[in-house]
Amino acid sequence: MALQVSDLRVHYRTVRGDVRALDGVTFALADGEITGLAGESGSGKTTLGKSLVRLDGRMRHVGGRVELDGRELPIGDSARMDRFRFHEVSVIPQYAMSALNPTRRIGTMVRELLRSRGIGHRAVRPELERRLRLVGLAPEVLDRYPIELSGGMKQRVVMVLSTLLDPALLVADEVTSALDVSTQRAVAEALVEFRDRGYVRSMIVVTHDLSLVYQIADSIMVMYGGRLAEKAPADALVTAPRHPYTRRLLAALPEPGVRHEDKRLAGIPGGPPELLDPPAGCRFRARCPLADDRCAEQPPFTEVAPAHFVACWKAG
Ligand SMILES: Nc1ncnc2c1ncn2[C@@H]1O[C@H](COP(=O)(O)OP(=O)(O)OP(=O)(O)O)[C@@H](O)[C@H]1O
Repeated sequence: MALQVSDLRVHYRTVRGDVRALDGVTFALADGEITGLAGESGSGKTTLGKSLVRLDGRMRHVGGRVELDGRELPIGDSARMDRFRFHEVSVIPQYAMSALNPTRRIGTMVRELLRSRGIGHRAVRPELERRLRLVGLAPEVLDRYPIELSGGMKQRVVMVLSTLLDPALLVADEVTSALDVSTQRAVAEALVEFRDRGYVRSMIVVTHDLSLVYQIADSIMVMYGGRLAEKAPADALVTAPRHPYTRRLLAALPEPGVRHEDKRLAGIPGGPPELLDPPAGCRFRARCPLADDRCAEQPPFTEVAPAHFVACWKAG
Protein backbone atom coordinates (compact mmCIF):
# COMPACT_ATOMS: atom_id res chain seq x y z
CA MET A 1 0.00 0.00 0.00
CA ALA A 2 1.68 3.21 -1.10
CA LEU A 3 -0.51 5.81 0.54
CA GLN A 4 -2.89 5.55 3.46
CA VAL A 5 -4.93 8.59 4.46
CA SER A 6 -6.93 8.13 7.65
CA ASP A 7 -9.63 10.46 8.94
CA LEU A 8 -7.75 13.48 7.63
CA ARG A 9 -9.03 16.84 8.85
CA VAL A 10 -7.66 20.08 7.50
CA HIS A 11 -9.24 23.45 8.18
CA TYR A 12 -8.72 26.98 6.87
CA ARG A 13 -8.54 29.56 9.60
CA THR A 14 -10.64 32.60 8.70
CA VAL A 15 -11.96 35.62 10.63
CA ARG A 16 -15.39 33.99 10.54
CA GLY A 17 -14.10 30.73 11.99
CA ASP A 18 -12.66 27.49 10.70
CA VAL A 19 -13.63 26.32 7.20
CA ARG A 20 -13.71 22.53 7.49
CA ALA A 21 -12.40 21.86 3.99
CA LEU A 22 -11.35 18.27 4.81
CA ASP A 23 -13.57 16.76 7.42
CA GLY A 24 -12.60 13.13 7.88
CA VAL A 25 -11.14 11.83 4.63
CA THR A 26 -10.04 8.18 4.50
CA PHE A 27 -8.68 6.25 1.53
CA ALA A 28 -5.76 4.16 0.36
CA LEU A 29 -3.82 4.25 -2.85
CA ALA A 30 -2.03 1.15 -4.10
CA ASP A 31 1.38 1.09 -5.74
CA GLY A 32 0.94 2.04 -9.37
CA GLU A 33 -2.60 3.34 -8.90
CA ILE A 34 -3.74 6.45 -10.73
CA THR A 35 -6.83 7.84 -9.10
CA GLY A 36 -8.96 10.69 -10.40
CA LEU A 37 -10.36 13.10 -7.82
CA ALA A 38 -13.60 14.70 -8.95
CA GLY A 39 -16.38 16.79 -7.43
CA GLU A 40 -17.96 20.20 -7.65
CA SER A 41 -16.03 23.38 -7.10
CA GLY A 42 -15.40 23.94 -3.40
CA SER A 43 -15.72 20.26 -2.42
CA GLY A 44 -12.12 20.16 -1.12
CA LYS A 45 -10.19 18.54 -3.98
CA THR A 46 -7.35 21.07 -4.08
CA THR A 47 -7.18 21.11 -0.28
CA LEU A 48 -6.78 17.33 -0.23
CA GLY A 49 -4.06 17.42 -2.87
CA LYS A 50 -2.17 20.22 -1.13
CA SER A 51 -2.49 18.59 2.28
CA LEU A 52 -0.43 15.63 1.12
CA VAL A 53 2.45 17.80 -0.08
CA ARG A 54 2.39 21.38 1.20
CA LEU A 55 -0.09 23.04 3.53
CA ASP A 56 -0.38 26.74 2.78
CA GLY A 57 -0.20 29.34 5.54
CA ARG A 58 -3.90 29.33 6.32
CA MET A 59 -4.32 25.57 6.40
CA ARG A 60 -4.31 23.74 9.70
CA HIS A 61 -3.90 20.02 10.14
CA VAL A 62 -6.40 19.34 12.89
CA GLY A 63 -6.57 15.55 12.78
CA GLY A 64 -5.92 12.29 11.03
CA ARG A 65 -2.83 10.68 9.54
CA VAL A 66 -1.12 10.33 6.21
CA GLU A 67 1.23 7.40 5.74
CA LEU A 68 3.45 6.69 2.78
CA ASP A 69 4.86 3.16 2.65
CA GLY A 70 4.05 2.77 6.31
CA ARG A 71 5.84 5.94 7.42
CA GLU A 72 3.82 8.86 8.75
CA LEU A 73 4.19 12.08 6.75
CA PRO A 74 4.53 15.08 9.09
CA ILE A 75 2.06 17.09 7.00
CA GLY A 76 1.47 19.71 9.71
CA ASP A 77 5.18 20.49 10.02
CA SER A 78 6.41 22.30 6.95
CA ALA A 79 10.10 22.11 7.87
CA ARG A 80 9.98 18.34 8.40
CA MET A 81 7.90 17.88 5.26
CA ASP A 82 10.64 19.53 3.25
CA ARG A 83 12.60 16.29 3.33
CA PHE A 84 9.76 14.45 1.60
CA ARG A 85 8.71 17.05 -0.96
CA PHE A 86 9.93 16.51 -4.49
CA HIS A 87 11.74 13.33 -3.40
CA GLU A 88 8.74 11.34 -2.15
CA VAL A 89 5.66 13.50 -2.68
CA SER A 90 5.33 16.04 -5.40
CA VAL A 91 2.60 18.31 -6.68
CA ILE A 92 1.86 20.02 -9.94
CA PRO A 93 -0.26 22.83 -8.54
CA GLN A 94 -3.23 24.41 -10.27
CA TYR A 95 -2.01 27.14 -12.63
CA ALA A 96 1.57 25.85 -12.34
CA MET A 97 2.40 26.83 -15.88
CA SER A 98 1.26 30.41 -15.49
CA ALA A 99 3.31 30.61 -12.30
CA LEU A 100 6.58 30.13 -14.20
CA ASN A 101 8.68 33.28 -13.85
CA PRO A 102 8.47 35.04 -17.24
CA THR A 103 11.84 36.78 -16.87
CA ARG A 104 13.94 33.67 -16.39
CA ARG A 105 14.90 30.98 -18.79
CA ILE A 106 13.41 27.55 -18.10
CA GLY A 107 16.89 26.07 -17.57
CA THR A 108 17.77 28.73 -14.98
CA MET A 109 14.63 27.94 -13.03
CA VAL A 110 15.40 24.24 -13.19
CA ARG A 111 18.92 24.80 -11.84
CA GLU A 112 17.63 26.97 -9.01
CA LEU A 113 14.98 24.47 -8.08
CA LEU A 114 17.48 21.61 -8.02
CA ARG A 115 19.99 23.65 -6.03
CA SER A 116 17.34 24.50 -3.44
CA ARG A 117 16.83 20.75 -3.05
CA GLY A 118 20.55 20.06 -2.72
CA ILE A 119 20.74 18.29 -6.07
CA GLY A 120 23.55 18.93 -8.53
CA HIS A 121 22.23 20.00 -11.90
CA ARG A 122 24.94 18.15 -13.78
CA ALA A 123 24.10 14.84 -12.19
CA VAL A 124 20.50 14.89 -13.34
CA ARG A 125 20.92 16.70 -16.66
CA PRO A 126 21.06 13.54 -18.85
CA GLU A 127 17.92 12.17 -17.23
CA LEU A 128 16.21 15.57 -17.53
CA GLU A 129 16.98 15.69 -21.24
CA ARG A 130 15.83 12.11 -21.73
CA ARG A 131 12.51 12.82 -20.07
CA LEU A 132 11.98 16.06 -21.96
CA ARG A 133 12.46 14.14 -25.19
CA LEU A 134 10.05 11.50 -23.97
CA VAL A 135 7.28 14.12 -23.71
CA GLY A 136 8.18 15.48 -27.13
CA LEU A 137 10.33 18.43 -26.09
CA ALA A 138 13.84 19.15 -27.37
CA PRO A 139 16.31 19.87 -24.54
CA GLU A 140 16.79 23.33 -26.14
CA VAL A 141 13.54 24.17 -24.42
CA LEU A 142 15.74 24.85 -21.37
CA ASP A 143 17.22 27.88 -23.15
CA ARG A 144 13.83 29.42 -23.75
CA TYR A 145 11.66 31.81 -21.74
CA PRO A 146 8.20 30.64 -20.62
CA ILE A 147 6.54 33.07 -23.03
CA GLU A 148 8.19 31.27 -25.94
CA LEU A 149 6.43 28.01 -25.08
CA SER A 150 2.83 26.98 -25.64
CA GLY A 151 0.61 26.05 -22.68
CA GLY A 152 1.02 22.36 -23.43
CA MET A 153 4.82 22.65 -23.62
CA LYS A 154 4.97 24.48 -20.29
CA GLN A 155 2.72 21.89 -18.69
CA ARG A 156 5.01 19.10 -19.90
CA VAL A 157 8.10 20.92 -18.57
CA VAL A 158 6.41 21.24 -15.18
CA MET A 159 5.49 17.55 -15.28
CA VAL A 160 9.05 16.48 -16.05
CA LEU A 161 10.43 18.69 -13.29
CA SER A 162 8.03 17.67 -10.58
CA THR A 163 8.74 13.98 -11.19
CA LEU A 164 12.47 14.18 -11.87
CA LEU A 165 13.37 12.45 -8.60
CA ASP A 166 10.84 9.61 -9.06
CA PRO A 167 8.46 10.50 -6.23
CA ALA A 168 6.22 7.82 -4.78
CA LEU A 169 3.21 10.13 -5.05
CA LEU A 170 2.34 12.84 -7.54
CA VAL A 171 -0.65 15.13 -7.11
CA ALA A 172 -1.59 16.69 -10.44
CA ASP A 173 -4.14 19.47 -9.90
CA GLU A 174 -6.16 20.40 -12.99
CA VAL A 175 -3.11 19.92 -15.20
CA THR A 176 -5.14 19.70 -18.37
CA SER A 177 -7.85 22.27 -17.79
CA ALA A 178 -6.26 25.23 -19.56
CA LEU A 179 -5.30 23.22 -22.65
CA ASP A 180 -7.01 22.48 -25.93
CA VAL A 181 -8.49 19.03 -26.38
CA SER A 182 -5.66 17.34 -28.28
CA THR A 183 -3.03 18.77 -25.92
CA GLN A 184 -5.12 17.59 -22.96
CA ARG A 185 -4.95 14.07 -24.29
CA ALA A 186 -1.19 14.26 -24.83
CA VAL A 187 -0.60 15.49 -21.27
CA ALA A 188 -2.97 12.87 -19.83
CA GLU A 189 -1.18 10.13 -21.78
CA ALA A 190 2.18 11.41 -20.57
CA LEU A 191 0.96 11.01 -16.97
CA VAL A 192 0.18 7.35 -17.66
CA GLU A 193 3.53 6.87 -19.39
CA PHE A 194 5.35 8.32 -16.38
CA ARG A 195 3.58 5.86 -14.12
CA ASP A 196 4.28 2.96 -16.49
CA ARG A 197 7.98 3.83 -16.57
CA GLY A 198 8.11 4.08 -12.80
CA TYR A 199 8.93 7.82 -12.70
CA VAL A 200 5.99 8.15 -10.34
CA ARG A 201 4.53 5.32 -8.34
CA SER A 202 1.01 6.52 -7.61
CA MET A 203 -0.92 9.55 -8.71
CA ILE A 204 -3.90 11.65 -7.69
CA VAL A 205 -5.29 13.53 -10.68
CA VAL A 206 -7.56 16.35 -9.48
CA THR A 207 -10.06 17.29 -12.13
CA HIS A 208 -13.37 18.79 -13.13
CA ASP A 209 -13.26 16.64 -16.21
CA LEU A 210 -14.52 13.18 -15.34
CA SER A 211 -14.53 12.06 -18.96
CA LEU A 212 -10.83 12.80 -19.42
CA VAL A 213 -9.78 11.23 -16.14
CA TYR A 214 -11.87 8.15 -16.89
CA GLN A 215 -9.59 7.48 -19.85
CA ILE A 216 -6.45 7.32 -17.73
CA ALA A 217 -7.41 6.50 -14.14
CA ASP A 218 -7.51 3.09 -12.49
CA SER A 219 -9.90 4.40 -9.87
CA ILE A 220 -11.97 7.51 -9.27
CA MET A 221 -12.76 9.29 -6.01
CA VAL A 222 -15.69 11.65 -5.72
CA MET A 223 -15.63 14.38 -3.08
CA TYR A 224 -18.56 16.24 -1.67
CA GLY A 225 -18.54 18.89 1.03
CA GLY A 226 -15.11 18.08 2.48
CA ARG A 227 -15.60 14.30 2.53
CA LEU A 228 -15.27 11.43 0.11
CA ALA A 229 -18.62 10.27 -1.20
CA GLU A 230 -17.29 7.34 -3.23
CA LYS A 231 -14.09 5.64 -4.40
CA ALA A 232 -14.19 2.80 -6.89
CA PRO A 233 -12.39 1.23 -9.84
CA ALA A 234 -12.95 3.69 -12.72
CA ASP A 235 -15.25 1.36 -14.66
CA ALA A 236 -17.38 0.53 -11.65
CA LEU A 237 -17.70 4.18 -10.71
CA VAL A 238 -18.82 5.21 -14.15
CA THR A 239 -21.02 2.24 -15.03
CA ALA A 240 -22.39 1.37 -11.60
CA PRO A 241 -22.10 4.37 -9.27
CA ARG A 242 -23.59 3.77 -5.83
CA HIS A 243 -23.69 7.23 -4.27
CA PRO A 244 -26.66 9.40 -5.33
CA TYR A 245 -24.28 12.34 -5.73
CA THR A 246 -21.97 10.39 -8.05
CA ARG A 247 -24.99 9.34 -10.10
CA ARG A 248 -26.04 12.92 -10.52
CA LEU A 249 -22.53 14.10 -11.24
CA LEU A 250 -22.34 11.55 -14.06
CA ALA A 251 -25.83 12.33 -15.32
CA ALA A 252 -24.90 16.00 -15.52
CA LEU A 253 -21.94 15.26 -17.77
CA PRO A 254 -22.24 16.43 -21.33
CA GLU A 255 -21.58 13.91 -24.12
CA PRO A 256 -18.45 11.80 -23.67
CA GLY A 257 -15.29 13.71 -24.39
CA VAL A 258 -16.82 17.11 -23.87
CA ARG A 259 -15.55 19.11 -20.94
CA HIS A 260 -17.77 19.89 -18.05
CA GLU A 261 -16.72 23.08 -16.37
CA ASP A 262 -19.90 24.44 -14.83
CA LYS A 263 -19.13 25.84 -11.40
CA ARG A 264 -22.61 24.78 -10.32
CA LEU A 265 -23.71 21.34 -11.22
CA ALA A 266 -26.51 21.39 -13.72
CA GLY A 267 -29.30 19.01 -12.80
CA ILE A 268 -28.70 19.02 -9.05
CA PRO A 269 -30.80 21.68 -7.38
CA GLY A 270 -29.24 23.62 -4.51
CA GLY A 271 -25.59 24.20 -3.79
CA PRO A 272 -22.83 22.44 -1.87
CA PRO A 273 -22.88 22.82 1.92
CA GLU A 274 -21.29 25.71 3.73
CA LEU A 275 -18.05 24.34 5.19
CA LEU A 276 -17.81 27.05 7.84
CA ASP A 277 -20.65 25.41 9.69
CA PRO A 278 -21.48 22.20 7.87
CA PRO A 279 -24.77 20.42 8.53
CA ALA A 280 -24.78 17.28 10.67
CA GLY A 281 -25.19 13.89 9.04
CA CYS A 282 -24.72 13.21 5.35
CA ARG A 283 -23.48 16.33 3.61
CA PHE A 284 -25.53 15.59 0.50
CA ARG A 285 -28.73 15.11 2.45
CA ALA A 286 -30.35 18.45 1.57
CA ARG A 287 -30.01 17.77 -2.16
CA CYS A 288 -30.52 14.03 -2.17
CA PRO A 289 -33.71 12.56 -3.59
CA LEU A 290 -33.27 9.42 -1.48
CA ALA A 291 -32.65 11.11 1.87
CA ASP A 292 -34.59 10.03 4.94
CA ASP A 293 -34.26 10.33 8.72
CA ARG A 294 -31.32 7.95 8.90
CA CYS A 295 -29.24 10.42 6.88
CA ALA A 296 -29.23 12.76 9.88
CA GLU A 297 -26.43 10.45 11.04
CA GLN A 298 -23.18 10.58 9.09
CA PRO A 299 -22.84 7.45 6.94
CA PRO A 300 -19.48 5.64 7.26
CA PHE A 301 -17.24 5.24 4.20
CA THR A 302 -17.79 1.52 3.72
CA GLU A 303 -16.45 -1.07 1.28
CA VAL A 304 -19.60 -2.34 -0.49
CA ALA A 305 -17.80 -4.34 -3.20
CA PRO A 306 -14.09 -5.08 -3.75
CA ALA A 307 -12.25 -1.72 -3.73
CA HIS A 308 -15.59 0.09 -3.96
CA PHE A 309 -16.20 2.44 -1.03
CA VAL A 310 -19.32 4.54 -0.51
CA ALA A 311 -20.55 6.89 2.20
CA CYS A 312 -24.29 6.37 1.87
CA TRP A 313 -26.82 4.47 3.97
CA LYS A 314 -28.67 3.54 0.76
CA ALA A 315 -25.70 2.14 -1.11
CA GLY A 316 -25.27 -1.23 0.58
N1 LIG B 1 -7.50 30.15 1.64
C1 LIG B 1 -8.73 29.78 2.01
N2 LIG B 1 -9.34 30.35 3.07
C2 LIG B 1 -10.57 29.97 3.46
N3 LIG B 1 -11.29 29.00 2.86
C3 LIG B 1 -10.75 28.40 1.80
C4 LIG B 1 -9.44 28.76 1.31
N4 LIG B 1 -9.16 27.99 0.24
C5 LIG B 1 -10.25 27.20 0.07
N5 LIG B 1 -11.19 27.44 0.99
C6 LIG B 1 -12.50 26.77 1.15
O1 LIG B 1 -12.25 25.39 1.33
C7 LIG B 1 -13.23 24.62 0.65
C8 LIG B 1 -12.54 23.65 -0.30
O2 LIG B 1 -11.84 24.39 -1.32
P1 LIG B 1 -10.97 23.68 -2.44
O3 LIG B 1 -10.29 24.74 -3.21
O4 LIG B 1 -10.15 22.62 -1.82
O5 LIG B 1 -12.11 23.01 -3.33
P2 LIG B 1 -11.98 22.41 -4.80
O6 LIG B 1 -12.90 21.24 -4.81
O7 LIG B 1 -10.56 22.17 -5.14
O8 LIG B 1 -12.56 23.58 -5.69
P3 LIG B 1 -12.14 23.98 -7.21
O9 LIG B 1 -12.61 22.86 -8.04
O10 LIG B 1 -12.91 25.23 -7.42
O11 LIG B 1 -10.66 24.17 -7.21
C9 LIG B 1 -14.16 25.61 -0.03
O12 LIG B 1 -15.28 25.79 0.80
C10 LIG B 1 -13.34 26.87 -0.11
O13 LIG B 1 -14.17 28.00 -0.06
